[in-house]
Amino acid sequence: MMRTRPLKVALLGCGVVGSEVARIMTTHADDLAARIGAPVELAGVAVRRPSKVREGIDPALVTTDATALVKRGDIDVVVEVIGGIEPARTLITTAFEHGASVVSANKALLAQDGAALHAAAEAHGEDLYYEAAVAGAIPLIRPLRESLAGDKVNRVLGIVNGTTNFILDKMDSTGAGYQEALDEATALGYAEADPTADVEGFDAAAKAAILAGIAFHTRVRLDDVHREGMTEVTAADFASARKMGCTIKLLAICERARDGASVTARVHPAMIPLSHPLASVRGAYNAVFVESDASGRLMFYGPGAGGAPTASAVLGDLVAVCRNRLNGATGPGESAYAALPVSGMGDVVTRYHISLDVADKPGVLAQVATVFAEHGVSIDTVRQQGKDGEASLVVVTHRASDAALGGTVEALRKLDTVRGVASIMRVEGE
Ligand SMILES: NC(=O)C1=CN([C@@H]2O[C@H](COP(=O)(O)OP(=O)(O)OC[C@H]3O[C@@H](n4cnc5c(N)ncnc54)[C@H](O)[C@@H]3O)[C@@H](O)[C@H]2O)C=CC1
Ligand SMILES: N[C@@H](CC=O)C(=O)O
Ligand code: NA
Repeated sequence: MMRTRPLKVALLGCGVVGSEVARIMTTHADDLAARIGAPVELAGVAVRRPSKVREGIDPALVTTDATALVKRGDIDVVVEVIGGIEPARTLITTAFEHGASVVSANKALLAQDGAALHAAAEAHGEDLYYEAAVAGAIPLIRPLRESLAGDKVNRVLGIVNGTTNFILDKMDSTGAGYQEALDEATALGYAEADPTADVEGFDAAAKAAILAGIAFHTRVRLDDVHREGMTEVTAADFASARKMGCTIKLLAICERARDGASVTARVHPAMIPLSHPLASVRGAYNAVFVESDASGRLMFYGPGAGGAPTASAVLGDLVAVCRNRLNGATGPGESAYAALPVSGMGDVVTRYHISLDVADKPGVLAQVATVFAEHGVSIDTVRQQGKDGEASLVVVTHRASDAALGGTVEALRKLDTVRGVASIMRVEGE
């Protein structure tokens, strides 16, 4: 039966995502009410610039005082789409203290303070949902938290940042320059307020921390995630990748160690074979593989950024939280009982593509091969191209630990015949 008294929603932030949340809440009001069992009312919208015209939003609802809005006491759900650490963190905890549940899209905040926010939600008997924080519209948090709660997840690997995928795709497929592609991604509403978060891998690292925590039932913070951005990926890297039948993607990879005693989480550009499904993820789309004991390999794919796709995930959470509220219940909270240590990058085992500038003279290849052998790194293929007494040597390794590869590269740099290490890139997805 439909409850007539509406559930009241406070929207914090009315930018790319917030404006779409407000639009869908209005246009789909009847369906949302039917699905929830009560009408949902937009009771207030906190903004920074009140004079801006916001189509479809009653100006009487607009306020610049987000704190007063979350303290009102009659708000059922606060939707936080401001972003950043403060004032978002204080607003969320204040919301819990004043009897509201929270839906957030804020991966930066959740990766940094997720444990404390979950504790605050639990202490006040409120929900904290954040499907939009990872991979935009793609249902990923809820499948990991709920559908796979009976399985044992061993690996989560994928593309979780739309902006960088958009840029890399443009660079690869059209030869577009980095800045031109970034400007387009920003104009399309994919990039973070400060796009450094995207291109330097902070956004993907925050998502990796959230995914690893939920997948492995442990706590992983942003600082635990090894992070390399994509700003140093060049046209030459794409050309090398193509010669190997690969492309380059910025990947987030969270793995349980073979002995199950620790986990790793990392974000970095990597070569992947063109035959791998991740190679065909274009534009701002995301795709994530989840590998579990019983389920085997699952793939999640869809729009990873943009106002409407992200709002879809926010609205899904809003419906879930409202349903919980009507049932006098809360959804699953944080599950961190496994308390697994997070290992450093040295323990990660993968393949490497190394491009060296070397002297083009007899014995160099043997010298280089010896250094690899001395560090226990087995070579898969070597390609050499000579020009005017200099040569470029491309070595692709079999699987080796990052520590062994690091030692190899350090020793290579000391060889007189090695003029420089032009690039090192991991090779994934084989
Ligand atoms: N744009 C996207 O594709 C996605 C964004 N997200 C996340 O969603 C959140 C919002 O992102 P966008 O909408 O893209 O950012 P945005 O910058 O377009 O919108 C944020 C809005 O919050 C407002 N704001 C800032 N401080 C405020 C305050 N104290 N009180 C009231 N309003 C305030 C800003 O004026 C701005 O309009 C961020 O956490 C972001 O990481 C998550 C997934 C995808
Ligand atoms: N800036 C982010 C937005 C979604 O999370 C991205 O590009 O993926
Ligand atoms: Na999602």
